[in-house]
Amino acid sequence: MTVSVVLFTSDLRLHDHPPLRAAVDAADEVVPLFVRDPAVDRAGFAAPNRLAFLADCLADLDAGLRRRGGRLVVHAGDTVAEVCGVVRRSDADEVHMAADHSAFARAREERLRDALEADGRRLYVHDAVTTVVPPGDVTPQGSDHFAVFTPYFRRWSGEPLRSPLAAPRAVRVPSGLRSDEPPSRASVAGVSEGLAKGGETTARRRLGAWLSRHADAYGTGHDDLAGDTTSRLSPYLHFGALSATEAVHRARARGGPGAEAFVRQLCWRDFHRQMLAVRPAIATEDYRSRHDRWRRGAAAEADLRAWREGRTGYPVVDAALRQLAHEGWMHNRGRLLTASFLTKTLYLDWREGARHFLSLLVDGDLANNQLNWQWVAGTGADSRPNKVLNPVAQGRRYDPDGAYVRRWVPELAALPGASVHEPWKPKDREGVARDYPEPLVALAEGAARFRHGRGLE
Ligand SMILES: Cc1cc2nc3c(=O)[nH]c(=O)nc-3n(C[C@H](O)[C@H](O)[C@H](O)COP(=O)(O)OP(=O)(O)OC[C@H]3O[C@@H](n4cnc5c(N)ncnc54)[C@H](O)[C@@H]3O)c2cc1C
Repeated sequence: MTVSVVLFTSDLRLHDHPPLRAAVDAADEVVPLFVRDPAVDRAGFAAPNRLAFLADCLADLDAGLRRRGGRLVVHAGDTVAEVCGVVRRSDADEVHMAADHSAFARAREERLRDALEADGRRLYVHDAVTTVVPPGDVTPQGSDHFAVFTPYFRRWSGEPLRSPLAAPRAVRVPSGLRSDEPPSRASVAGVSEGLAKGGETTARRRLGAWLSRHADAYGTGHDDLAGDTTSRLSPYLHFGALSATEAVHRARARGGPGAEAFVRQLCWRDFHRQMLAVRPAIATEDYRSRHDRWRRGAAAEADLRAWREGRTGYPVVDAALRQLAHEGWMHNRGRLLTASFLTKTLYLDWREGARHFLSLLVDGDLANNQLNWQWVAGTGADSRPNKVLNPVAQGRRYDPDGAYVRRWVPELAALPGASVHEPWKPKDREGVARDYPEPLVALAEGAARFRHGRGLE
């Protein structure tokens, strides 16, 4: 009887899973293993919303395996020690896992390979599981990564795409293997009230429903804050409950400008990963320093606190930050304008905003979060680093009826239409609840402070 192990990490699914397929093909029995490694938490993973979503994903994975005659084996501890223990106890010959490209993941992979080889076993690492195009597969002449999105997207689009794999029909798991209790959502404290349900089943249903209902209008409707018709697939992609490769295939099969625009967005994931893979330091350091002199001190701290709480006095900024607190997710337009407001209007360090996002976002991801923050702050790959988004104009444009603001900022619910974006205008603040704050800073003053701090004048 031959045995192989599949180590699940950020790929919590059964469909389109090359390591699982290889393990099933290679051996009579397979151990589907997930390790809850405290080092992953220490590396910044352990936010309640992500832990709760992870619990859902693991429960769904286990249920899917059970329907195929198997089960998920869960261990808590150091990944390398736990995998080696399972390999020895099940006398497995090989371990299959997905490639991941963060510094943490690469170090883990190396340690695991060394430990397994020392024991006469083999580690197989499968590419294009967590990304569509693996980092480093396409590079521009003379550099190890693309620093500009459009040429990257052109090359990425021309890369051959593997066909998605069906989920295995049956998975035979050796008997007698011990498993720890998988984490449960109910045991996680501090979860956002409106957090989405995790798991592959929900992810696949959501992809299908979104492609048939909203894909066609995505090109024009993706910035509509109140309409809220983007796919909301980011957490499922982050945990690998959905394969990005399969999403690309299905969107291309659907066709049309909306589906094409969606594929372009999926490419951003790979773009950021190929940057972080070769420049791991940019998770915390400027990709391109602008020699900022970010504000510090008591007033800066107070502004940061007001921003986190969604009490800046700029309604659309506050609405988006309250959506984040309530759902553990924020619309992309909200992310752009709240990040611009923090870094350019309040002139506070992007790392502070990125930290707050990571503490709440269910899709919170080192590459996507830090590099999007850098993009908005102007220290990243954006070619217009000093562009400032005006929160009033943004509100009027992307929430023209004010419905998004009224949904999240009840203090302004009595203000009609787009007037909600300028609550300082009604005489005697009529219709504005007394505890809604005045703007933290006038926009012109904020802009001047930013230009001065960045040495633009
Ligand atoms: C400051 C800031 C921080 C962000 N932090 C994260 C993060 O931690 N994790 C994360 O997944 N996304 C992040 N994003 C990107 C983007 O906002 C979300 O991916 C998107 O809002 C998720 O919603 P959706 O699934 O409905 O997206 P859709 O519009 O339906 O897009 C489909 C998919 O494409 C990918 N995608 C779309 N836009 C981007 C982008 N700009 N960068 C990378 N991938 C993208 C996502 O996987 C998304 O699920 C951030 C953006 C900004 C401006």
